[in-house]
Amino acid sequence: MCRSPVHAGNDSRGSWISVSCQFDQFDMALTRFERFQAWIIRALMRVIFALYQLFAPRPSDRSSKLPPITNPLLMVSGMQLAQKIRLKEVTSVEVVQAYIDRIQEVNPLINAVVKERFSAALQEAAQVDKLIDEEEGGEDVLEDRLPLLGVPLTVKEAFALQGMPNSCGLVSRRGVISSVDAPPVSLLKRAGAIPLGVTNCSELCMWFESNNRLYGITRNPYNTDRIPGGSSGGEGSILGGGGSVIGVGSDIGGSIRMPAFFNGIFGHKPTPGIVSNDGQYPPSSGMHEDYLCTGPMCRYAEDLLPMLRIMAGPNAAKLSLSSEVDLRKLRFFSVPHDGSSLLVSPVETELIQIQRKVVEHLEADLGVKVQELSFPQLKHSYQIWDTLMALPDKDGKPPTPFVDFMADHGKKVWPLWELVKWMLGMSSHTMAAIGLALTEMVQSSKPNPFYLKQKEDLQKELDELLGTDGVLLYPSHPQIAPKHHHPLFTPFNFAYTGIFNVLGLPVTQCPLGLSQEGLPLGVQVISGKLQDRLPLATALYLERAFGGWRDPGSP
Ligand SMILES: CCCCCCCC/C=C\CCCCCCCC(N)=O
Repeated sequence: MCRSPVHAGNDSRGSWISVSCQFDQFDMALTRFERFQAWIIRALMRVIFALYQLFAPRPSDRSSKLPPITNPLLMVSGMQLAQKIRLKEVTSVEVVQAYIDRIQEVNPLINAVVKERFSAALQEAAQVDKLIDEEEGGEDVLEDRLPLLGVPLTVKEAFALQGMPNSCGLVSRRGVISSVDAPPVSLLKRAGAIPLGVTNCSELCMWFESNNRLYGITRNPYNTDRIPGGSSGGEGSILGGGGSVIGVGSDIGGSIRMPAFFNGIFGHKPTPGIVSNDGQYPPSSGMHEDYLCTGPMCRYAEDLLPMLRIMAGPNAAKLSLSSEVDLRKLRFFSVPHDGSSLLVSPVETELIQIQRKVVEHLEADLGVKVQELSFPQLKHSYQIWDTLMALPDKDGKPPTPFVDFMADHGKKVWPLWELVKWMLGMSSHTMAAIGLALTEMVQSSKPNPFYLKQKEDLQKELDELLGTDGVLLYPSHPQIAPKHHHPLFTPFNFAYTGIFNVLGLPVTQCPLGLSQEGLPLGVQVISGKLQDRLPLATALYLERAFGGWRDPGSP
């Protein structure tokens, strides 16, 4: 760890060069060949990108903004809606109808909800209103037993939701309908939430743009030419667009946090093992269960903690979520960027600046001292993630190859042939999935000891640093919502989120207002294992200080 103060100027990469720990022992530990490899990959990406820019269709005239939200019911949190419904200030039918109307208004523009269950939801809402009418125990009893009673919910399509498709964007899984609910979905339903439908994701949940050949591409509500992120991009987009208030996502490399960031909402990747990952496709294998996390996504910070408590079931007790958090007593740290990764884009200036504003605000308002740090291991984040993802499970069984999940009813997919088919417009897979399958072909089966050591060292340093009262700020992604398809040329940028999956740390993604172009800004807030209540409390604080989610349709 390097404690030198970091002073970023206009150019974040330039500023990093002035930090004394840039040339550390770890750079030297990379072989010339590895550095050459990284250089080649980056050069190749740039050439392909230049060609793409040359031949890609000109910016479409489809870019559009969403209409502003006019119904005040859409401007309150899920917990407030639940209270209003319990107190009979509004009926669940009215709330559910308001959300259906908004989805119908915005979904043609963003393609986020891929299958709805509106009439079933309205029937369930009517039953809720009847139950409330007949309840004699009072509001407290209902709040205790059914904290989300009557509140609409959306669910990432990769999760089983009874009666809904569960294809994970695979054409070969068209027609797979869930007969049961995934455990976290079931827990939310048992708490009274009413699912409105399922939302789009990337093919096999392994990309940060939500596009597949089954449902098509999902768009960002702040600018439909931009990506909503992935893999829970449908959730991010419909929540950001005001068509949902609470949702369910999953994250093995940033799939809750990237869509939350790009769509200006909140998302929480819990400590692993707290919320069940069962009932989602594809299932975990190898060590993936240790990195995959199911968690809440929502527009209002106050919904995060109750949702997590519900989704965790009995495991919630491990998180002491009811303990009061005094932010003044926490130790805050800020790492402005990864320290010049060879593969990852530099952090955009506006993101560096907003993170600095957070630091200044915390110091001025709470009287805390935020220490700026750098960790040399972070520039290997992608390689660390990739190495750890390939490890076998405790019984020595390696993870299921990605290409096996692409198989069509047992019919093997040959990545190179699939690439040819793709170029001829005949593949049922996305370029991202084919690219991942191709990458898998050239990956070494032996884990690189250098990256294993980097992970161990980073884990030790962060565990010691964060303890039970430390909170770390780190950029959510190096770029503000990129244009569609651009992630194909910056495939390693997800490393900013992915690193915390393999470290097993809880992270809350917090929105921080809009960029000059009107796109969401944000930051990741990280704590030690099982200390989820700290970033959740910080999220509430940052929402008050920076305004939280904004209506993308507001002028
Ligand atoms: C077409 C270019 C493909 C090149 C592939 C380069 C390798 C990149 C490796 C992995 C990308 C994974 C992105 C993970 C996104 C989030 C996953 C998640 N469910 O949390």
